[in-house]
Amino acid sequence: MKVLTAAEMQACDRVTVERYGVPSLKLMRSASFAVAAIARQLFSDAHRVLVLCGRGNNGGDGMMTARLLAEAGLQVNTILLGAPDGLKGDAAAAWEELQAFAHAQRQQSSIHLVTSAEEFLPLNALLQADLIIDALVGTGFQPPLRGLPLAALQWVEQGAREAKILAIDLPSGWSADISADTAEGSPAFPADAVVTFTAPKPAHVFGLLTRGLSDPVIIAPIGSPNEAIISNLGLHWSGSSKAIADVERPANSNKGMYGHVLVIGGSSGKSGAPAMSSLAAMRSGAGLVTAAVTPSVLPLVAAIAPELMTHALAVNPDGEISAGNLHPERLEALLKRITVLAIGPGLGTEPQTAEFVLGLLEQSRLSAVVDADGLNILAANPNRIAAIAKGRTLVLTPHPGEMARLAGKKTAEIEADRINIARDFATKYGLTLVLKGWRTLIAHPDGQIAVNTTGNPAMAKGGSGDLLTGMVAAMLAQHPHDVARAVETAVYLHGLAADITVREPGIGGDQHTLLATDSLANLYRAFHYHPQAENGYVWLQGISPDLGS
Ligand SMILES: NC(=O)C1=CN([C@@H]2O[C@H](COP(=O)(O)OP(=O)(O)OC[C@H]3O[C@@H](n4cnc5c(N)ncnc54)[C@H](O)[C@@H]3O)[C@@H](O)[C@H]2O)[C@@H](O)CC1
Ligand SMILES: [K+]
Repeated sequence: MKVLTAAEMQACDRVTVERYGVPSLKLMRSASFAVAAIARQLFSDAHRVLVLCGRGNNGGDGMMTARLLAEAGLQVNTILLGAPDGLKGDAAAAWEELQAFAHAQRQQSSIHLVTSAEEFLPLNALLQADLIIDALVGTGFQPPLRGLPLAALQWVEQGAREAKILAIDLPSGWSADISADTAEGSPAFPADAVVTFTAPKPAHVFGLLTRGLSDPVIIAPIGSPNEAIISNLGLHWSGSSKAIADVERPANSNKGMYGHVLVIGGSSGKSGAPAMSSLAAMRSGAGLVTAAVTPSVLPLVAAIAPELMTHALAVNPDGEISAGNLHPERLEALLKRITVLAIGPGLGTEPQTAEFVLGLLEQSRLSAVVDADGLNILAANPNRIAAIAKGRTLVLTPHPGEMARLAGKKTAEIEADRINIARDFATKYGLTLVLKGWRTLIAHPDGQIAVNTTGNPAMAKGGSGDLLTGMVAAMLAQHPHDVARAVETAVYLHGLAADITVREPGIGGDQHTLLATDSLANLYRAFHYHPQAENGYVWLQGISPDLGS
């Protein structure tokens, strides 16, 4: 699913109307239908609804939603900012319809006009609503929020304590094109859920638009054909790729069809990291997994699961992984029948170890995932990265600190320009770069970027990255010809498993208590989950109630 700028979204709507003959009023109707349906699904206890309508088409969506909810029997009070005289186009039509409906019904719902900030005060009782629908401004908003929409925000903030807030398209005050996690410089409506249409805009994938991290942000298709959804951003959402994990395995499957992952790491005192990577690779569907570690930690790593095979790496007199592992016979034994390398968990960066890792990556053309100390070794030898990346699938999974070392920049510089830095690095070397953090980016060698929307702060702990390394390797092992979707799926499922775990009662059911490996217990539920719910709405953020058990 592509991410579109506000201008591209407007172009999409225009093309849908002009080239595909869908009347714009019909688009608005579909949009409102989705908002009303989602309002009733998410806030099923709400009876009193307040709809705040601006004067553009976002307001028009609100007016139509108000009518739909009133028709469904809810008590709906609608406020229009300004006089109806100047309303144009579809918003004017929506207003006419709402007026006519209210007139005919004469029921408990009401419509109010507010033309100055003082006029909100007599309407204070309306703030006792269970649900407020924010339809003030959408993609037509130019920051910062001002005038009556700003006054409406202040009124709501000081008076509506209990109400849940559902934003149409964007919480008013958020600029659609922003690629930061906050609506910097512009006050914005709080939101407990957001419904947007057709495609996410940058704010939907990069911003934390809602009060809670797991509050829903939902994309509703409203009738634009795929051909009309065009973007030059080169940015898409990782969740769509998860479809590759939904394909049933053929009945006559054998383990050779799903690849053999070799995890390389595990120096003295670091047995946990390769063990976790191996376990995650096994739990993500790899046919076979072998952990190659130093003899000192081998028994501990092997103990993680009886299904895991192990291989003792040669060590130097100090017990460090030695360059002797590059000896042709040793190398041949190490790589026999292996299809994917996962290098780095608990590896160490001693000179001999570095020599082995660089030599291994240069001499073999196997697909490889490199993390942790493997990245630090590459960062210390930047002149060798190009040759290593050439002619193979190479996936690097740095956090911002590791990325800073790889790119020769400061961590703050990475954080300030994640998209460009990730894209430049991936295209320069022809590799896949997973830049971890809030909204992990997956930059592909062709310059396309996927943004991931699963994951939560409970994952900011040791072990998280080790699991991801194993998961990426396992997905590559199973989908060697679909590298982009394999990596995006691993990232998506990794975050989702933690999201599922942290919200449920149990030992990992809290941001503090979650351990990386707790998530593995829910990985099967992440695999079963479809971000596109049965009704066609896509859950970009939050977990739809369709979650399988
Ligand atoms: N065919 C279409 O174009 C469709 C549009 N849709 C809706 O239409 C919206 C876009 O509609 P518009 O292009 O009319 O724009 P909006 O309705 O998003 O915004 C325009 C209004 O916002 C006000 N405004 C802009 N900046 C402001 C600021 N800084 N402070 C206060 N007020 C400000 C303008 O004065 C104007 O009244 C989408 O967000 C979506 O909700 C949907 O109905 C789907 C179909
Ligand atoms: K809005």
